[in-house]
Amino acid sequence: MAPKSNSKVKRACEAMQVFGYTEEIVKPVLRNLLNLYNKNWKLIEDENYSALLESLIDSEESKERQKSLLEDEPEENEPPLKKSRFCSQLNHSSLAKHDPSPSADTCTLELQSPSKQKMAGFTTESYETEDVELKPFLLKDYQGKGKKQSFSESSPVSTLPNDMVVFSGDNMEGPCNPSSHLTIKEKGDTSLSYPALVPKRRLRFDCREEPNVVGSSDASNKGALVEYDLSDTMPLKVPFSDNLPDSDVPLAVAPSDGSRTFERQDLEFLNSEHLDTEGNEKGVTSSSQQDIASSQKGEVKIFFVYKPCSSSDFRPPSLDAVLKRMEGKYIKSYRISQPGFSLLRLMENLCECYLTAGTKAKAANEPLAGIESQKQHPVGVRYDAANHELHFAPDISNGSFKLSNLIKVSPQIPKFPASGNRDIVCYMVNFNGTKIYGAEKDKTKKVLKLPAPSTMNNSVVVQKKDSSPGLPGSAYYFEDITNGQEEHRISLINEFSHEILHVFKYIPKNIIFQNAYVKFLLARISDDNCCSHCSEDCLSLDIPCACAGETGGEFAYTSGGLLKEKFLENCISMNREPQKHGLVYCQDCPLERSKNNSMSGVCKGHLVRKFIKECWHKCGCSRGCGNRVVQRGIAVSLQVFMTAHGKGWGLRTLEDLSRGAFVCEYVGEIVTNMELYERNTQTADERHTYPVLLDADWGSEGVLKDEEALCLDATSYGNVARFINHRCYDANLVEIPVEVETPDHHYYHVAFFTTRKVNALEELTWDYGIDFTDHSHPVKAFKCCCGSELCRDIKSLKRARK
Ligand SMILES: C[S@@+](CC[C@H](N)C(=O)[O-])C[C@H]1O[C@@H](n2cnc3c(N)ncnc32)[C@H](O)[C@@H]1O
Repeated sequence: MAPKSNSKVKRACEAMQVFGYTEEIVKPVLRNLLNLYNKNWKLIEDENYSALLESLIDSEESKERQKSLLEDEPEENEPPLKKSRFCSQLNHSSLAKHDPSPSADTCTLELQSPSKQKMAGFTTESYETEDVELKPFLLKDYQGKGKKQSFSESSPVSTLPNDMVVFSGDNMEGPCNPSSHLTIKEKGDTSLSYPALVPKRRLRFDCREEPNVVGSSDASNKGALVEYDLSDTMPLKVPFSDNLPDSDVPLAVAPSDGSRTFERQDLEFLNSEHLDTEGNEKGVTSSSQQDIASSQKGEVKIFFVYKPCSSSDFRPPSLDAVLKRMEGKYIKSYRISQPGFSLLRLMENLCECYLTAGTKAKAANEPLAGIESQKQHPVGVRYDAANHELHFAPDISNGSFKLSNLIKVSPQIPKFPASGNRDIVCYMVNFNGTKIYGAEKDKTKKVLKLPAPSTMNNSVVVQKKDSSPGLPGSAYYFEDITNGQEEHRISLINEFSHEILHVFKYIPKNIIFQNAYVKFLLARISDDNCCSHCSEDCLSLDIPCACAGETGGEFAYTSGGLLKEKFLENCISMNREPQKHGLVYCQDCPLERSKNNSMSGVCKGHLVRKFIKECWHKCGCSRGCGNRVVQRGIAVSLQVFMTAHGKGWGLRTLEDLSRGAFVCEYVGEIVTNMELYERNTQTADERHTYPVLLDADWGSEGVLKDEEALCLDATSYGNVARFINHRCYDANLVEIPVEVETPDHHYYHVAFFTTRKVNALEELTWDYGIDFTDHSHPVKAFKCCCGSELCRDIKSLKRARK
């Protein structure tokens, strides 16, 4: 067995060598860890020796701290800080003074550091454990690796937070549940309570030299050494004494309006004795607060608060130095390889999250004033048809809609079916959940029909300011139809009718259905087709690189990410006045071929469109290059809404958009025209269809094979663009073909850009380019309700004039 374990040691040392730790440093730490983990190599080898690496880092830090402790050895009779802190927690007068020889009446827990400095209670330091035989200490209701350890009621307790607890021996390692209790007892006395938590530290009880430790009836537990790994815990409500070591600098999150969100007593030196009448810390100068990060508008801040007067040698370090130290540690221990990793950014994000979560939490506790506030407080509803039960989640704004969080409200479901045959499409729960409404849709149907579970999962109801007829003060609302797949959430709202969203699968990128021939081959991208020698941002080059070739040697985008005027103007004109630009006619049109069962029909002509070509993987520029816009995805705030004038769902912007701004790409299944035609004939009664032909370059080639004549169908799989309605002639969006992955123009991206400045809440529209008299067009003919003065649907115009 020995050689096997030797080779394990060797491998561990080699793994640590990468991080600059020599064998001499690694071995003692490894020995400790083996002791601690009861020689369980798996725990040490897991995640590429991360436990070992962390121990090494801790050990280094601990050595440094001990060094400075030794230099600062306290006076003989001076009570050690940690001891008195512990004692004040226990409210145990006999511990108020340090007594090196504990009696039967005194607290029985002792700490032993390598410096042999005795301190009763606990420490937030990490201590060497070399040559110590570790034994399990007692834990009440401790659950480790599925095993439950119970101890007698007589065991005194101390609460631990939801945390990791590392014990040696007897299967005692694993997560500790929030109600786990540490069993520590004063001899002959009652329970002790000291849930002292300090983040990212180890807490260790050393009872080796204490005869009075009562852990269990088993005397062998006397003198045990117990270690808690308190990583990632927050400082909790602990009545700390003011004898806090100066190095314990708590981190606090607070709204910057001055009202602190943490409870002051939670921070040891901010408890009442330390506050003056105005609630400020007594004797704490302004220098005791050091800002770290804040939310964008400064509503929430993270800062260090320290006690400048408590130690003469504590000098607040520069924030840079602290961050550098932390970043170094984190990059090492968590193997963060992202070059741009920034702890500061992480903190800023933390502030933003704090703000968002706080805002939502507040909204959840307030009665609804109107739709605005409700938007931040969507209610999740789920109907269990089998049991005729209704469940709701009071707030799913954080995106979680777990069944376990739902509240069952079945007794309150009204008896809808009693008054006739109704089709309940959605239940609605008002804000406080006391009233529930059923929305009815089709009274002719006999079955109680509910939306498909995938629709119901995050279907929610919001209260409106003005109630609309039929829907008592409510609207149908989805928090995010993308299911988190886009950078920004895209909500959906219906304030006008009972219509709910038909099931479709949201996909952020095109996917091939079956027969379409789409191949992204790096080998097909020639040097003329990419800019492998570029770096950073191609738009900043004096002479545009090869990627501008497609657009006549000039990039299509401005440095501000908008389309250049000339290019945009040309694309708009091509859409509005196709005759001016001339159509090309296929010898053997794939579109006609698909309609006529492989027999060629007469081509109706296709526009030869201008392509944008974006830089891609083979290019040398960065992801932030200005010639990469569409591939970065949706960057504006959008909402799907029920239109008022019979067009069904539509898409609107929630922010002002400049002319030439990219909105979104049309995403769907990549299908051949044959496949599309088959689909359309099979689903003839579908009200809405969502195909877009990829015919921008059909004219430039000879006869296209079926698998090369493609289109995008967003009927079952699609993104938000499937909700963009048609407007004749003066639509505010224009579609432009974009080449990204392949120079082969059979497949390309269809991107929408604004044709003019669009105001927030305006509907976004696009001219489908359909001929309303052509009933064989893939987009099924509809009565146009675009409302444009230039509407091409003559019948619609006539209807409107009547
Ligand atoms: C791509 S979808 C647009 C989203 C669709 N309104 C919905 O509710 O899902 C195209 C369908 O929307 C409807 N539509 C789009 N523009 C319209 C318009 N101007 N007038 C009437 N219906 C329109 C037609 O039924 C068309 O087939």
